[in-house]
Amino acid sequence: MSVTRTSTASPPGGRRGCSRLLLTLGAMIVCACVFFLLASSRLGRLHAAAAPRTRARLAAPREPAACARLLARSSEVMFMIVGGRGFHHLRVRVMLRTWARCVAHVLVFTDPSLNISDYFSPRRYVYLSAGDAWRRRPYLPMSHFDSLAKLIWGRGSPASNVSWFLLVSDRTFVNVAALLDVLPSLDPSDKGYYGQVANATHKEAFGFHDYVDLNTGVLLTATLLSKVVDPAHCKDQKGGGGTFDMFDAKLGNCVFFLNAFPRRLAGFMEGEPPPACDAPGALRGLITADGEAEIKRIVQREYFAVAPEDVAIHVMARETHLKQIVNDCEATWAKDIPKACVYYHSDKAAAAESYAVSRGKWAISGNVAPPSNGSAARQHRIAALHLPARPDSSGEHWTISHDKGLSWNTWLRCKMRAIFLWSVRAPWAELQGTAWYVYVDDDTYVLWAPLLELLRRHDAAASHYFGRPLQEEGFPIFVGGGAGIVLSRAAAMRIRAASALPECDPLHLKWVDRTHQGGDAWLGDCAEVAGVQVDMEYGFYPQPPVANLFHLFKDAVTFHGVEDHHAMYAALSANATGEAYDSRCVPVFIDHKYNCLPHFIIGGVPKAGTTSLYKYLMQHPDVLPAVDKELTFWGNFFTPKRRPGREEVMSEYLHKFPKIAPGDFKVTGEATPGYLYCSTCPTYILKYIPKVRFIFTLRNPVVRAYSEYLNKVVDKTVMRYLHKRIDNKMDKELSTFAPPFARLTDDVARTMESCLPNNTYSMMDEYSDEMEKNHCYVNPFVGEGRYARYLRVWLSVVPKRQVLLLNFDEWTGRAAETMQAVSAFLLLPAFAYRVEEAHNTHIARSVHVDLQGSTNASQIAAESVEGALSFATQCVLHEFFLPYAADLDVLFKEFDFPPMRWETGRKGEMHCPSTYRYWHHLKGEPMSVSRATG
Ligand SMILES: Nc1ncnc2c1ncn2[C@@H]1O[C@H](COP(=O)(O)OS(=O)(=O)O)[C@@H](OP(=O)(O)O)[C@H]1O
Repeated sequence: MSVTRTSTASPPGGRRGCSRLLLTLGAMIVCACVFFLLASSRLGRLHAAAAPRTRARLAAPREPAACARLLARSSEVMFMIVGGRGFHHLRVRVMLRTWARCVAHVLVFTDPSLNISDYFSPRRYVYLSAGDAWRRRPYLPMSHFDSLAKLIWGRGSPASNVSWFLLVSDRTFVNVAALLDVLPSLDPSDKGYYGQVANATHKEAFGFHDYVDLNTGVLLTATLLSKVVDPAHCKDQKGGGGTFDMFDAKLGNCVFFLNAFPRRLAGFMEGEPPPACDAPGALRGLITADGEAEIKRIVQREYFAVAPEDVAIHVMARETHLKQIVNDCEATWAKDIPKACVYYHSDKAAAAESYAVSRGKWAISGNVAPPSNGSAARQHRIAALHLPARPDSSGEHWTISHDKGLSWNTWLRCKMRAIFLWSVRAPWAELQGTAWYVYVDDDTYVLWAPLLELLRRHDAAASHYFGRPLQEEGFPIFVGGGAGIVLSRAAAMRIRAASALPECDPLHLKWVDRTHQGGDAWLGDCAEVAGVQVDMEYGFYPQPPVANLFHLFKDAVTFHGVEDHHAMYAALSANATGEAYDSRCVPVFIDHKYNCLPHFIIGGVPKAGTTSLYKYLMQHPDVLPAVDKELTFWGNFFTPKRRPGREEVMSEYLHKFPKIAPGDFKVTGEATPGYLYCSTCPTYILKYIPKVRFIFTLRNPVVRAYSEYLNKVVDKTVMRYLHKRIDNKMDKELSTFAPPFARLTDDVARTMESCLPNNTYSMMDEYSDEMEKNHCYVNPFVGEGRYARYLRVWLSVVPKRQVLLLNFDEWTGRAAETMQAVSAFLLLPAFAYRVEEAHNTHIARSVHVDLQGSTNASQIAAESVEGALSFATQCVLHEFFLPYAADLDVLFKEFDFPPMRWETGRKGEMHCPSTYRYWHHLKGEPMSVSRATG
């Protein structure tokens, strides 16, 4: 990385000018060092753009007087322009000439070919982050930010004092003065994250939290950015969910796990830059005539002339159903495209058959039949390919997949190569003038008009290669095939020239460890050999819009994974804004369909009525059960630090829920009371199910402990070692022998005598040698009742609107009423639940969702567990839980939840002694155990 200090000319003013010059030199030396360091690292190489050649060139004319004030005022803000979306060089130049002309710090993530030296000026800094890194990772992953940190906060950096960062795309127009007016009302020492919240829910929801949209500007405090750029904080989000190019979404995820949330700020608006260039406020009058002309060209999107016949779309048709594919495409998206522009590719046998079936209506490439010259033959054009035999003959489309193994990959690579070479050798006359080569799958829907519009923003004589970039850490990116691959003529010719090289042999796997090895990867590898790099463009969607919500995909050029082209055509023609769509649904594309992610999780605590809650909810007509009540997927007592990955979530967890489409108006969820004790659960659950709602029901911890003990004794599932943990592994051994509860309580009393609440640990706490040494272990029955210790992690991570806390005693007393509140929390329509039956009682166990055992709730009261607990035992436990109850009070106060208090120290008329008998150390001490962590 290198920083180009924009000014080497001394501003007027003697010693100040000198010291400024020295500072400049210092900064340049430091930056040269940073450059050297980064150049030697594999990731995040940022090169300087063309260095200014002469000093004279640096001394650009002084800015208009109107700039001076803005320059002075804007010194605490760094404006960061993230490139892409075609016309990049132009857009950046226009920005630097217009709104960004009068800001003190502007950083451009740009193409190395962009020479912006004309915009250097003596009174501001223009930083460039360009070169290889931008080309190879144009979507700016979090790893890029790591390098950025070194640039900004490196010693001597003139930007080290900025308090605010405004990230914008190269299509954003900033009213600098208006922004500067807003800043004084915001706190720069806060983890501020401002702008307009994007709606990604319907794009690719999986793993996205609310995030601020880059196109309308992302405003961050330096306080927050300094945390974001620290790889220790955000590296988990690098590979995150969703598309690889949704940089702003990934930033949002990272920010979320730093406990900051998007805050709406007025004035961050959507829309094109004003065509008439009469930007409001301070910008007026600053736009040059040149700038104005360029903006107009951009707005009118008519830069490069592209005639429809300059574009050739190649459909990679599957071998089966070729006729249907051709007919479907021709009746839908290809309808308005000049016929000769769409070509279908299939193997020789399928092509010959289709030719015969069409009775000569379809033209077939010369290796099957001589090209027909009848006009009807121009209807559909089928290119017959010479391909190796398919690895097997079970030709269903979805079995063709890059993860099917080497033989399939090889076949797919051969197929892509055959299609590519056929297309660029231009065997048919009309192909010879191709300026743009587009390759799509047969389940890809092409939006012809937006595609043309997009291509017009690029010069076909320059090398361009875009679509939906695919990234795997450590490998070069390439354009994924499904949503379409676009090559300019120049790029295609370069790849064609390289295709004879051994590195472009489809049998030669250059990146053996890479997951994606199919046809698109072959093209990517060969493009790399040819020096053709991936450009950043948007609008290539890997799946269709959920429920036809087209208005959320305004920039769409293609949709992949479209099963029914006719339905899509009808919806688009009707200008549909969406089928009936359940707003509770967060859709994720699985098995070629949108399915709603689970909507709720009952996360705790054991023996607090979680089974009843779950089963009551299942009565609601909108709620469908998971395969069982407790999925224990995310972690529990035994796996408090589990970290499931995306693949596991997709293949294991989500399959345990019923498939619910966004138009079904149903929700689903699960109830695993052990989640409360899993410290990684909140983070990992939210990483993959960001909008899920959590319910925790808490029970008087003394009674809860005894209830769990009784149930485990009946079930013969008591832990073998209740008084200690065996080494640092969880003790999962069960015993048919259970010590009397009073003996376990004596152990607890002994622990209290020599330990402090903070140092008391149990099965689900993180193991430490010190804990072991201190003999401060308590059995899990009481250990699980130290709620605040575990709940704190949840409340810190999960947004409050997604949490419902229930008090067992209260809600079981008013179960019908509580269920209405639960319904409202889960956004379910009102429903009259039947709550007379209590589930999973110590009298009738029925924890599984398909077991019907239940007890009349009034019978539970008569045979209460509490009644069977001796007063002496109760008082020991009462004392044990006192400090933890105080801690729970503190926690609830901090997060603004009403307190939960249980009468643990009373049995009828009898009261436990009010002073500490066992917690000797706590006598006279405040009771809160204060922020203990599990
Ligand atoms: N409606 C109603 N009224 C009163 N009490 C009720 C009700 N529903 C469940 N329960 C009591 O909740 C206890 C079971 O809780 P869980 O289902 O969460 O247990 S588990 O952890 O899933 O095994 C279990 O407590 P114990 O009887 O003490 O074992 C149930 O009796």
